[in-house]
Amino acid sequence: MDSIAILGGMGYVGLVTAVGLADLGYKVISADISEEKVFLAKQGKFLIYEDGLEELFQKNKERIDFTTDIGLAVLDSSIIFIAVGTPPRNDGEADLGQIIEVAEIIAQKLNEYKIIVVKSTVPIGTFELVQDILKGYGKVEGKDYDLVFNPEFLREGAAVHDFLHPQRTVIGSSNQLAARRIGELFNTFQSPLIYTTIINAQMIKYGANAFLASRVSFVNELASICERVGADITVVADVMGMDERIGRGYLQAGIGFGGPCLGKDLQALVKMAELFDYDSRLLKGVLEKNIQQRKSIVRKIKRALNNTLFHKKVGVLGLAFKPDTGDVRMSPAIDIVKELINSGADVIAYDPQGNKEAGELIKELKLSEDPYEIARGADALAILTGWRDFENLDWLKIINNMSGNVLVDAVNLLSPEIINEVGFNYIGVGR
Ligand SMILES: NC(=O)c1ccc[n+]([C@@H]2O[C@H](COP(=O)([O-])OP(=O)(O)OC[C@H]3O[C@@H](n4cnc5c(N)ncnc54)[C@H](O)[C@@H]3O)[C@@H](O)[C@H]2O)c1
Ligand SMILES: O=c1ccn([C@@H]2O[C@H](COP(=O)(O)OP(=O)(O)O[C@H]3O[C@H](CO)[C@@H](O)[C@H](O)[C@H]3O)[C@@H](O)[C@H]2O)c(=O)[nH]1
Repeated sequence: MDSIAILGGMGYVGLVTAVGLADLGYKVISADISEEKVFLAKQGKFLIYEDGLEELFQKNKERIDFTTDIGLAVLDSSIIFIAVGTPPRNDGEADLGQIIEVAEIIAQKLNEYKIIVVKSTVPIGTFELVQDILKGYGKVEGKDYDLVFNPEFLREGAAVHDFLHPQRTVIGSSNQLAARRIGELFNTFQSPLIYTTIINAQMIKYGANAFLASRVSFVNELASICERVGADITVVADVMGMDERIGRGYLQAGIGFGGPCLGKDLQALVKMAELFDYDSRLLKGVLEKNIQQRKSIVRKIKRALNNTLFHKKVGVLGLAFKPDTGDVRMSPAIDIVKELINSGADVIAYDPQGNKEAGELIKELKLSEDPYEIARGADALAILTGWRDFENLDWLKIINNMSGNVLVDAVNLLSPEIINEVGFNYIGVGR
């Protein structure tokens, strides 16, 4: 049986892939440069929060090893998955630094034929870069290694579920045999297994994320129009979504898309298009609308506080980029909180999972572990992440603790009727 190395094995994708492949019965070695994450993982502790991850790990732990020795993981495996980060550079292009680092180690340590599977989201040209690195160490494609692209479609917060129940598995490769061997790893899944070229697989991944992002900006554009004409976007989107050709998914208006993927991948796609001489004005508009959406939330809070944020006390509920995750990377909430603080507001925030990470990003941010505490003396409250638990807060107790009555619900979580009845001045998005 194949033994599998996962490089970047402590990240969201790497760890879920490691635990998921172990659950499929494979022996996995999860290798990561982060000593802290590996040290904790060896004790069964993970820095990321994913529903069902710890249970799945406990069930399969005898098949998973953790190490910081990337070279050893390469030597000990027949299939190497690369799941390192591809964060955005300042100009929006994908930073391939981590990919290059692991490709160098693979090239140095490759001792027999292995299949190298890239799971990270990587732009056109990346596979040529990896081939060049391997060639530089005398490694010959087809003899010493083959390359496969197996893009990942999991969502944070539902990562374990999405790994175990994919809607499709995409395998891109120029080598049929290598592609089939990777496809076989996943052949117990009921969903379609798609074999295609690496370039098609790359465009499938970027296309999927760009489409999801476009839907979100589209519904936020409609919400802006709804606000002005006096319509309710939640009703409009519900009924639009009844058309099977449209569907209801990704039509939740609010704060805009965030997180480490949609914005980053959309920017990378726009840049990639430019490199191939195409100016994608449509996709640039999607990004622009998303930035405007964050700004519009700050404007709503300011307007409700007589047009000034200076010395106003604002309580913030939610910092993660979406509910069910503690991830605050590229979270709209983080940008909004920074803008509030820069405008002189006194901000105190609570997130059920994201407090620690947010505190590392914004040093001057006051945090509380108690949602009622952040309301004390507040002129306004802002809901910036749609955690379901917030719906069940005692809103009467909250308003009684506040000095003002403004509630900006940037994610359209609450019912305006119920909240206004409690005495709030409820302000949502597009309603
Ligand atoms: N997060 C998601 O929901 C998601 C979903 C689908 C695809 N992706 C893509 O998957 C890739 C990984 O994303 P992520 O969110 O898991 O990133 P992440 O930042 O959570 O994880 C990356 C891991 O790689 C490790 N690493 C960095 N350099 C390394 C090196 N030289 N050797 C070994 N390990 C190294 C880091 O310590 C980290 O643990 C990205 O390309 C991303 O676009 C992410
Ligand atoms: O109707 C919606 C749906 C989503 N969002 C926001 O859009 C962002 C992305 O949400 P989601 O897609 O659930 O999160 P991710 O975990 O970033 O997953 C996306 O990015 C991953 C990384 O590439 C892909 O693997 C997934 O398929 C893709 O859904 C979040 O800020 C959401 O709050 C909205 O504002 N309105």
